[in-house]
Amino acid sequence: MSSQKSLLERLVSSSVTIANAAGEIICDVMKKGDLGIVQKEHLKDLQTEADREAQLCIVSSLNKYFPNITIIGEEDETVGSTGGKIVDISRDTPVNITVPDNYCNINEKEVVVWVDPLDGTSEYTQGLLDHVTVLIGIAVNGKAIAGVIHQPYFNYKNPGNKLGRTIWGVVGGVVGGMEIKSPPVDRYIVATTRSHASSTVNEAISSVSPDEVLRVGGSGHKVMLLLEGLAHSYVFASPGTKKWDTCAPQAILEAAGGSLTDICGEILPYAASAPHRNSKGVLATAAGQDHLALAAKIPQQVKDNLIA
Ligand SMILES: Nc1ncnc2c1ncn2[C@@H]1O[C@H](COP(=O)(O)O)[C@@H](O)[C@H]1OP(=O)(O)O
Ligand SMILES: [Mg+2]
Ligand SMILES: [Mg+2]
Ligand SMILES: [Mg+2]
Repeated sequence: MSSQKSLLERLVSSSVTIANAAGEIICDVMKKGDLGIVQKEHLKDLQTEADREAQLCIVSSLNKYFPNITIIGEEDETVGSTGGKIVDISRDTPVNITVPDNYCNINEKEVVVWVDPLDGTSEYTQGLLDHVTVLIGIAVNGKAIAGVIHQPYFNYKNPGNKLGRTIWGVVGGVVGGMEIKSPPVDRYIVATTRSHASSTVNEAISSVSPDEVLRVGGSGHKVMLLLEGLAHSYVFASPGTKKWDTCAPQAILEAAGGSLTDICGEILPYAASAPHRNSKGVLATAAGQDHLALAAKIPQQVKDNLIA
């Protein structure tokens, strides 16, 4: 490890602070009560004032402090984004980050940051606030190498405890902001979508013979369940998610010893030129689970449906 702060260390640390600020925006919009909902590509694809304002803040702030990185955000991909409130990155106590030696000399031009300012928008509009996360994923050479997941409403059902928390991790380093737990050994729990189910999604879940299925919103939230030991796998045999949904969760899950791929078990590409859509679905497993054995259980016709 080098004693001087590397670009990746500064980027992850800044992203933690910026994600915290985005979470405050999300809570403020909810408090005001006017969510400003608009429909995007289809009935279940919504955007709120919180998605817009949080993205503007994240992208403007990252652009200001790291002007040569490539940023791809979910909301209005063309936005040059300098108009948002710039977060003071010295406002929070810096977090401890372990960066492996092979990531110590990355330069800004190699970095692609995938931003989902509010993952779980449907659930946010329905008051399922603990499904909401802010996702900032960092990729180099097409690989998800680091990420930040902020849960603005963590603990909101336990008033008196600190509201919100932020998790960060670098692949090959460690995960900070939470204690990683193992799922139970006597039963098999699968997490999947609550708002984008289909017969193919359900067929894939049946094929892995779960004892329990948790139907919850958000990619960030489902990966958090794996990190907390509340589920063994996240199975989503549908093309709905995009690279900003999976980049940060994948990096943190891999840092914790887990895996996230498409439903066939193949790696997801995160270069700036990669397709945004995860057309072959998502399969994620907690540390200690046999990821490829799980991928092999998904029926071929389910995989073929997605590839077609
Ligand atoms: N069909 C879809 N259209 C748009 N976004 C989708 C779709 N399916 C999944 N997503 C995105 O992936 C996340 C995880 O999906 P699910 O909750 O269904 O498991 C959703 O919260 C949503 O992200 P977002 O809320 O950021 O728009
Ligand atoms: Mg969305
Ligand atoms: Mg999302
Ligand atoms: Mg989103």
